[in-house]
Amino acid sequence: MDLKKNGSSPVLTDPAPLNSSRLGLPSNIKPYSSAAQAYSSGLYSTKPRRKAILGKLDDVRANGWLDAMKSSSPPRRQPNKDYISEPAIDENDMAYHKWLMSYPSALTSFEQIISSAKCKKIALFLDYDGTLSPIVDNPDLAIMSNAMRSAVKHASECFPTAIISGRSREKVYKFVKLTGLCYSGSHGMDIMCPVTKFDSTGGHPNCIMTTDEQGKEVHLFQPASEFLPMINEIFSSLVDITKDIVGARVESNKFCVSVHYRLVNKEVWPEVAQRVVNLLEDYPRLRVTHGRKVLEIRPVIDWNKGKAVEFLLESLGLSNREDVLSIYVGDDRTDEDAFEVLRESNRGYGILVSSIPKETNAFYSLRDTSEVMKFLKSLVRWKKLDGDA
Ligand SMILES: O=P(O)(O)OC[C@H]1O[C@H](O[C@H]2O[C@H](CO)[C@@H](O)[C@H](O)[C@H]2O)[C@H](O)[C@@H](O)[C@@H]1O
Repeated sequence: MDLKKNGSSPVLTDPAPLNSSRLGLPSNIKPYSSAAQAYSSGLYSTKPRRKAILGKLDDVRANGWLDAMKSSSPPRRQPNKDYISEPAIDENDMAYHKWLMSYPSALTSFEQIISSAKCKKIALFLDYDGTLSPIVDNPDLAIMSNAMRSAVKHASECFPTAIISGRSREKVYKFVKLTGLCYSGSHGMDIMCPVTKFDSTGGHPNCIMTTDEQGKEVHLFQPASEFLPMINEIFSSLVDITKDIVGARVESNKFCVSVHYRLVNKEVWPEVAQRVVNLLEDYPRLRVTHGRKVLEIRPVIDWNKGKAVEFLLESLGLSNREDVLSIYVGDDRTDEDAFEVLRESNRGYGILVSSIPKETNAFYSLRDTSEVMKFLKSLVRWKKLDGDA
């Protein structure tokens, strides 16, 4: 990575593809993910950053943050006024249909999916925002519909099921309100799941046995617990430095913090990014990932939703088994780590929820949350009819 002069202040430029050594990461700490590298420009170094390197808004632009912020969530599509009288050929639709050839709909490919699940046990992993509840402006109002809740409930009665969210575990549980599932909050950094007799996670450091709200024995795994004071501190600072930015909102997700800019005027996005960058200069053990109109500040540890899937499979006694097919449904960049784990280990399928073409490690796609619900219902129907999954 070169230091170049941009006007009077130096900026970081990125001429070569990113890899761990270029980022100066110890081998046990990987950058966010290979998929994430395509979206960001490697601000995740564990080395203390030189102060004043990122001192201008131009620097935020130069580091690809703005591009990542602009592409972080598809704009809502306007209904086509002319559609009824003259169905125009929509370029976006054409691009989407072309993309579907590489990432077919999990609904139209349902037979294919279940044929690979024959005589296997399906394990289901579900992201929350944008997957089980549609994206809305106010994160507190991302309520799951009763119909979706019922679909998830029935699915969880047929298959071991885990919800894996960037939200705090407590918050996502309040939204989902179903017992008998595993919950993983803070992008996999806070996992609670029932103790099973096959469970082999007990040996993990930071994994303790405790009881849940209903008094049931559970395993609680919090690999970033030492970061809690730091996260609380940065949460307060982020609230403070964004309080004058109209529409900005900071959300505590226990082991990570979200800075939402969905409701911030686009002109001000660079300012939001710059303030976050400046603050993070003092926190080399924290990094930022880009979600859907949200900057997610999280500990630099070798843990993500992909690792959480592996942990959960172990916990459910389903890891390293030929007779298990994992299905992970998610819409966001952080879900790519889980898609990648399944793709690389050949242990199942990622399904990306997206209505626009996106680069992804998933195998299949679903257009929106209503298609996710249809897919869950189809799985349950198949399980009840077929019974050998
Ligand atoms: O892993 P997830 O469950 O997908 O969580 C990722 C982030 O989801 C939430 O933000 C997103 O959904 C909000 C409600 O629809 C929307 O307003 C926001 O723009 C989206 O980014 C959550 O509020 C974040 O804290 C999570 O990091």
